Formats: sequence, structure tokens, C-alpha cells
Amino acid sequence: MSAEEISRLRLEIAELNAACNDKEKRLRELENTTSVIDKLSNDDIARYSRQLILPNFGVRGQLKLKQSSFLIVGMGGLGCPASLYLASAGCGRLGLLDYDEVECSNFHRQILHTESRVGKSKVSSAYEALKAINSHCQIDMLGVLLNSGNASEIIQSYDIVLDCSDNVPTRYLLNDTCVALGKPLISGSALQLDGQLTVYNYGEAGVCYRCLFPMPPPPKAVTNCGDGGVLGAVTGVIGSLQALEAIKVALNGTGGMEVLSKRLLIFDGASCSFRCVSLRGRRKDCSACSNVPLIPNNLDYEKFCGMQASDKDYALKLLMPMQRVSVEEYKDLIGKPHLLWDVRQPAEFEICKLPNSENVPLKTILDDSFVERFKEQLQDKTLPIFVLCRRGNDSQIAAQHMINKFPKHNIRDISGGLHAWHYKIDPNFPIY
Ligand SMILES: Nc1ncnc2c1ncn2[C@@H]1O[C@H](COP(=O)(O)OP(=O)(O)OP(=O)(O)O)[C@@H](O)[C@H]1O
Ligand SMILES: [Zn+2]
Repeated sequence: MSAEEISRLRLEIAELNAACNDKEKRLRELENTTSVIDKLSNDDIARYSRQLILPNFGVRGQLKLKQSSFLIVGMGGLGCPASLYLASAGCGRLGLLDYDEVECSNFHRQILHTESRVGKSKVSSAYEALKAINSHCQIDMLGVLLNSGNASEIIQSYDIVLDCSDNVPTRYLLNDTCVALGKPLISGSALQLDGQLTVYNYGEAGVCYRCLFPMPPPPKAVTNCGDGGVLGAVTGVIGSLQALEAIKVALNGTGGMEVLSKRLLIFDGASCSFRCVSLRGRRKDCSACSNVPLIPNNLDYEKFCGMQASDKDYALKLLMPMQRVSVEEYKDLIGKPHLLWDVRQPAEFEICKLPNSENVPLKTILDDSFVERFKEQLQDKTLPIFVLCRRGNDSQIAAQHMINKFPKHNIRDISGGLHAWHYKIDPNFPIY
């Protein structure tokens, strides 16, 4: 045997040994991860002791939670309490999805975000808060807008999805994607003092959102928290119940726990009462969950619903430039005779207003009796009228309505409303 052959064999043995070591290392890693998921550690036992001793939850329930993954869409009023209870209960993996940043109008209900995190993304703010409570929970930060281009890829890697969003296009998108991928969807909503909760697409007979609402509501019939208001404790009730239902789904409704599927829970915070109504069964011709689904891939959900999924840069363009004035132009006209109509709701008008403005809510303006009164009562038909609201959308609707009725009148919208007034004219004027 030549010296050359000996050194070649030595090299081969060294390479085989190195490969063998790698494989052993990988095997140990795999054994460790499996045993971590299959067993409770001493820390787990101490931390979760109060739920471990529940007879219908116990070690089996805790392990199930540890092995389950949950995607929370929306880290706002519902997503904050829902994720808080899921992370602290010991769920294995949580995906936090939201495109938005923390603002101070969030604090009264979005309980994971803090003053020091204003301007940060909601997902990173929530990550910090949740990790501080349970460092064992694996948390994925998904700082994106969920749309038909990314929904399937994101949702497929989670077991259970929680709809904590606040708009109709996202509700349809989540429903259709969860149906297509066979994922249960825990759906919650809260507005003013009312809340609703149900679990869609759970089990063989579970109904889906489209079984109940095959078509979206007209955009005008939809109000969100930014416009209609909401009490923080109400979102707390519904978000916490979403976490409870998600835990029951993870445990597959065993141990005497009945998942809220095919039933809708209605919460009335004003009287503090809960009502549960049965939902009729799955629609045979449902375009999402029937045997012949009809939802095209990459459906444009914003177009389908006629509404935006994101409240960023929402600016109506109803009027022509000559029918509008900027806040700077309006400021220069302040000393001259005119009427200033603020078309916000009375509760908003009470928060803050411009001097000499009169509160004429949009709803009143759109009422025929107002138009009649206006026709008869306005003495000076040449008096210019300026219309104003919070962000310059409702004021355009009001101005357009009046311009159509009284084309000869000088009626103009103040572009950008009170928000523009704050940013361009008076930083001391409050915004909300
Ligand atoms: N398609 C979507 N993709 C990602 N996040 C979404 C989507 N739709 C809604 N959201 C998020 O869901 C959350 C809903 O929560 P909520 O209505 O309490 O908050 P908000 O939008 O901050 O409220 P406000 O109307 O007061 O501004 C928001 O943080 C919003 O950014
Ligand atoms: Zn359906």
C-alpha cells in the first residue's frame, strides 16, 4: 500500500467521522425538540399550575396548547387581549399580523401598547409586551397588510386563525382563505358597547362567513371604531373570549368544552347581557365552502366590498378643485361673512370645534327636511358656506349633496378638515 493511498484513506475516515458527528448532533437536536414539545418542563408545571389542575384541561390540554400555532390578524382592540391570554396560557407559537403603527388613540383598548412605543409597529410593540410575560412562546412578527397576494402563504403555517381585524374586505379574505386551507377561524367584532363572536369553518358541518353573508353590506352601512367609537372594556370582553374559543379549538372541544361553532354570541355591554343565537347550517350553494367553490384566486377584496382594508391615506375625491378650499385659504377668509358647517356627530363637536362653527351633522344634511328648511330660511342667498369635518371625507359628501340641490349657491368643502387645520394652521388644536 502506497503512502498516498494511506493518506487518502485517512482523509476519507476523517470526513466520514465528521459527517457522523453532524448526524448525531442533528439527532440530539431533534430528540430535544420532540421531548420539549411532548413533555412539560418544571417551569411549565410551576407557571401553568392553576390551569393544569383543571380536570378538563390538565397535562393533555397544556401539551396540546404547546403544540399548537395561532395566527392573530390585527393587533388592535381585539388582538391585544386575545394574544395576551394565548401567550400567557402557554401556546407554542403565535403569529402577530398588523401593518399599522402605535398611536395614542390606541391605548384605551389596545392594552399591549405603551406610551414609549408610539410610532413603533404594532407587531413589535406587542412582541415586546408578550415576550415580557412569556419568553417561552415563539412569536412571529408579520408587519404586513394581509391581502389576497400573501394570505395563503401566511395562513397555511398556522393551525388556528383569529380574526381581530376591523374591516369587511379582511373578513371575506380571511374567511375564503381559511375555508380553502381548512383552518378554523375565530371571528370577533366590537363597536360602541356591542360585541359579537363566533367560530367559522370548524369541523365537518361548520358554517363559514359567506354562508351567512354571501354579499358584502353597502359601504355606507359600515361603521368602524374610528368613526363610531368603542369602549375599551367591550373589546376586552370579546378579545378574551376569542382566546378562550381558540384554546377550546386547539383542544378540539374535548373535556366537556363546546366550541362556539354554528352559534353567534351577541354581547350587549349597555345591559351587560349575552345572547346566543343558532346559525342556520352551511349553505349548499355557498361560494366559499360548498362542493363547487367559486372564489377566484387573487380576488381584489377591496373592490369586491367597495371598501378599504387599511385606513391609511383614505381620502375621498368627490369634488372638483373649485368646490374646495385649503385650510390656509379658509383661514384668510375668517373675517368675512360666511357660514361654517361642521358636519361631525354632536359628541365629536363637543370634543373640539373651530370658532363660529355650527354643528350640522351629515345625517341631518342628507335628510330632505333639512333641504326644505334651508331653502326657506336662508335669507342671504349669496352668503358663502364652508363645510368641515374631521378628515375631509364626510364634509365632501355633505358639500356634494348641497351643491347638487343648490347649484347656484357658493358651497365649498374645507380640504383635509380639522386634521389639516391641526397640521397646517394650529398645532394646539386637538386631533383624535
Ligand atoms: N388586512 C389587514 N392586514 C393587517 N392588519 C389589519 C388588516 N385589517 C385590519 N388590520 C389591523 O387590525 C387592527 C384592528 O384593530 P382596531 O380597530 O382596534 O384598531 P385601529 O385600526 O387602530 O383603530 P382606529 O379605527 O381607532 O384607528 C388594526 O390595528 C389594523 O391595523
Ligand atoms: Zn360557506
